[in-house]
Amino acid sequence: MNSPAIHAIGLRKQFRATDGAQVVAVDDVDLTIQPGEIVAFLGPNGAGKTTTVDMLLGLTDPDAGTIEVYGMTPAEAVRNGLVSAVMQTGGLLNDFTVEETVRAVAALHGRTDRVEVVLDRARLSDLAGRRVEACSGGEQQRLKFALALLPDPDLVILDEPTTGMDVGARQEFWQAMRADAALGRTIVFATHYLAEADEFAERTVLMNHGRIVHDAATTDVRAAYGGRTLTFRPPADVVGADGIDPAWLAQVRHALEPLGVTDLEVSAASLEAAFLALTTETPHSPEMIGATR
Ligand SMILES: Nc1ncnc2c1ncn2[C@@H]1O[C@H](COP(=O)(O)OP(=O)(O)OP(=O)(O)O)[C@@H](O)[C@H]1O
Repeated sequence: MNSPAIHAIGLRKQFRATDGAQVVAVDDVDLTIQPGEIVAFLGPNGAGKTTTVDMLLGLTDPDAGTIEVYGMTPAEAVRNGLVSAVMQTGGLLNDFTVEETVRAVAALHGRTDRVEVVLDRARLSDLAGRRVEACSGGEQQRLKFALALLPDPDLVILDEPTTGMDVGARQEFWQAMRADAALGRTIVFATHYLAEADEFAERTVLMNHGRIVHDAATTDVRAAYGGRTLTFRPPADVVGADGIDPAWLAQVRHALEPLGVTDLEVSAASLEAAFLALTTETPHSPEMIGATR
């Protein structure tokens, strides 16, 4: 298939807030995602991530702009099993077991052949007999992920899939995702967690105030805005019980090389620093708006 997985131009969506004011949730967003890409949508609360995801899935129509998903409307792409989603909300039936849930939805899709494989991909095979209400939040999200995989979609969209999970559950979730992505599926996910974008996405789309403020390889986002961090190990004789000898530290400020510094390490700055640099900018300053691809 030659069409991009997602091709959106000039997307705009506004809502009327309870006080009657217009809120522009998504403001002139252009986005093209190619098959096989893994893309994070990163941004603070209210940045417009969920509204964008909803439009990509055809759950809400844009007020302006166009979206094609594999060359079709989002609704057609969903109907054809090309796209599926793991959303923040959306119920599971508590009385069903994990396997019963998967079998019931598989029957709706006419894909009962995929029950075992999606249980395996979502790392749920050992929990197949557990009732949904006895599953942890993380296990329930993995179950939603398993359901999303039933039609064997080319594109999976996940809206903050790990919200509320503890670190261990998040790791398990992403391990399941990673194993699946390795098979070439296109994955787009919205997240608040910078570490998830950093670890999992090759490309990060940073949103703020409804706009894309940066769109680039995740490593570039970090490098462009995060600066660099320098760490090193001082020689042992200047380190005492009270810390590093202040006189020595003063010398370090002047010149590093002659001081016997070892294990000098230059590491990329954290994505956190990039994120803060980007999202604390004036929201609509023109130099921040242009997407880099
Ligand atoms: N149905 C709605 N009615 C009114 N305003 C809305 C509606 N949906 C979203 N908004 C507003 O649009 C803006 C973008 O919201 P959206 O949920 O897309 O952001 P988000 O980046 O997903 O945020 P979060 O990370 O908190 O989920 C916010 O200001 C939000 O209050």
